[in-house]
Amino acid sequence: MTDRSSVPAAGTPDRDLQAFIAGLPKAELHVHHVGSASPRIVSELAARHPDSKVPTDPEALADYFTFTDFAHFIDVYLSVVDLIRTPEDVRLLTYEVARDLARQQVRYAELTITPFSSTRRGIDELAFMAAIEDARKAAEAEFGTVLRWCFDIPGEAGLESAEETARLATDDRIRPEGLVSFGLGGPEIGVPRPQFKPYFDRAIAAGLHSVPHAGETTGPETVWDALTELRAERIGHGTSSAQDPKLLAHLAEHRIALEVCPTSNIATRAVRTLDEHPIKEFTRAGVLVTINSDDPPMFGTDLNNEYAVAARLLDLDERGLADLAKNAVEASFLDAPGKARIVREIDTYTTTWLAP
Ligand SMILES: O=C(O)c1cccc(C(=O)CC[C@H]2O[C@@H](n3cnc4c(=O)[nH]cnc43)[C@H](O)[C@@H]2O)c1
Ligand SMILES: [Zn+2]
Repeated sequence: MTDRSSVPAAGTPDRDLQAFIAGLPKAELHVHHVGSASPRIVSELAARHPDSKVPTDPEALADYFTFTDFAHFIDVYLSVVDLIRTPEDVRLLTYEVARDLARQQVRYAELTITPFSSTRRGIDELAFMAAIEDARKAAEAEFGTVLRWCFDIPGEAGLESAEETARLATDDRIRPEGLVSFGLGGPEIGVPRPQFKPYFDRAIAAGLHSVPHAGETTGPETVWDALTELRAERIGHGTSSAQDPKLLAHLAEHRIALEVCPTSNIATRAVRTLDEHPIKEFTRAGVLVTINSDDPPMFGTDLNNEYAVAARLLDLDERGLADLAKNAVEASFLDAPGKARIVREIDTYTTTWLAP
């Protein structure tokens, strides 16, 4: 087995708690489309495209998915993006991601998609939208998992990528029915958030919610920029918010959720060790914390493992875990009846589990 010692193994609280997590109905708010490609799908695509440097062998793949820093992670991420070349690749990937989520009892997920990366590689924009929508509808009918989309700007690719993402997200003839939000991803260093304000303004005017990544690899000032310039309603990661008590108080007061992805932060070396992760400071300050998986196969994790990690770091029992799951429902962009349905399911599941 390849050494993945930089990535924590399962939170391993106890077997019962793990079984509870496995069956707990959940919502996932921060998970990337290409970053969710299973090792099987990546191997299959890599075998189809021998010109790629992505290994076909799952053992070698685990090694390939061991990152020296955030920049290295983005390089590897883009090599997997390069494998997705046809609308059928897009449809298959999306459908399989939904299947993996359903297996973990995820009832609702907001999947971050970077359409610019696909259209610039030559996939037709309407065929791309048709592929994700077809997979979304099939997944809902077959697995009962509701998918929604967040289109993100890959900030390091410049304002051309921002313009293209805003166009695809706001043109009524192109934007897909499942689109609910607008994001900003990729490296933060050297990519100031305020330059993206006009694009977020357009997306918000078109009815989309604002959910940029911020404070993953830079300080709390980036989170402030995301709030004030991009009118963020949730923050992707927001890890460095812990360095600024005023920011924590602001997030708590305005119920602006943090999309916390603990294993991701260790795998990309944004945080040194799990025990140094600031999640406890967030909950202590009253911030609405949601637990997410980011790019699960690339980080050797899944959403259930992230809940197990959170249980260990926050010393949670079943009720505490159910509250975390409800946080994600509250912070989601699902409609009120949809939220109420999942909350009821979480409550029924927890009561039944704890009944003598
Ligand atoms: O597609 C391109 O051609 C391209 C050119 C230059 C830069 C980029 C990117 O920066 C793409 C970044 C890509 O990474 C995704 N992602 C996945 N996980 C994370 C994360 O933890 N933090 C930030 N970004 C992440 C993001 O959605 C972008 O698609 C692309
Ligand atoms: Zn992310």
